[in-house]
Amino acid sequence: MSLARLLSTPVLGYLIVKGQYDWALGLFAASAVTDLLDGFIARTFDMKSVLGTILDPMADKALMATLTVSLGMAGVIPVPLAGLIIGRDVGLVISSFVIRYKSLPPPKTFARFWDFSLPSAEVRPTTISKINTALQLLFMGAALSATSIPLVTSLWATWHIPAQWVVATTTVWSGLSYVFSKDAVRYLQPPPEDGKRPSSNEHEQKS
Ligand SMILES: O=P(O)(O)OC[C@H](O)CO
Repeated sequence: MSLARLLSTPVLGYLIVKGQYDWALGLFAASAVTDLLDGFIARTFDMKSVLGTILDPMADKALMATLTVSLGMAGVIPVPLAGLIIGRDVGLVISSFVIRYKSLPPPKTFARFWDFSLPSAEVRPTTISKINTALQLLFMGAALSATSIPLVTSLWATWHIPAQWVVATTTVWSGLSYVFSKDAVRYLQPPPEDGKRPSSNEHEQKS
């Protein structure tokens, strides 16, 4: 299901850019329902796979980035807000590369950098970043719905400005939370060279 959501995301972006808002809204709704169903099945039947734990957040990120860029391009959401949202994500990606490089035990080679069997650090979403994700998704959903559902169009005319400020605030706040929260980044203890298990599998260090 996550793979299907991932593959449908470029189609969603294309539909928005081409002004096919009804189809885009339908696809967005299908994607949201699939995501909920996916999570429900995984929790209820304890069916979590390694692939699923990678694909699911990847599909969420791709969806959010695609919605932001395409709605910005189509003039449905303000370009400065879209830039802020994408800018925070680009900042997080660059920071994660820096953290990976700093935390990777030597030798720091290109191959080892991308070898995910060598975990070296873990980034934990902060509370405000989870709230921000939910608000951004709600904002994108409302903005898209306002293009084709008359009731939402009139409500959105009143609320879109305050909604933009709320999302801009949580976007900046969540970006800063990764910088200033002590719990956001955890450096993992490097595995011992001789294959012995470490006495505790992780500890926190100051970067
Ligand atoms: O801050 P982000 O964009 O990495 O998002 C965090 C997610 O909400 C985690 O569920």
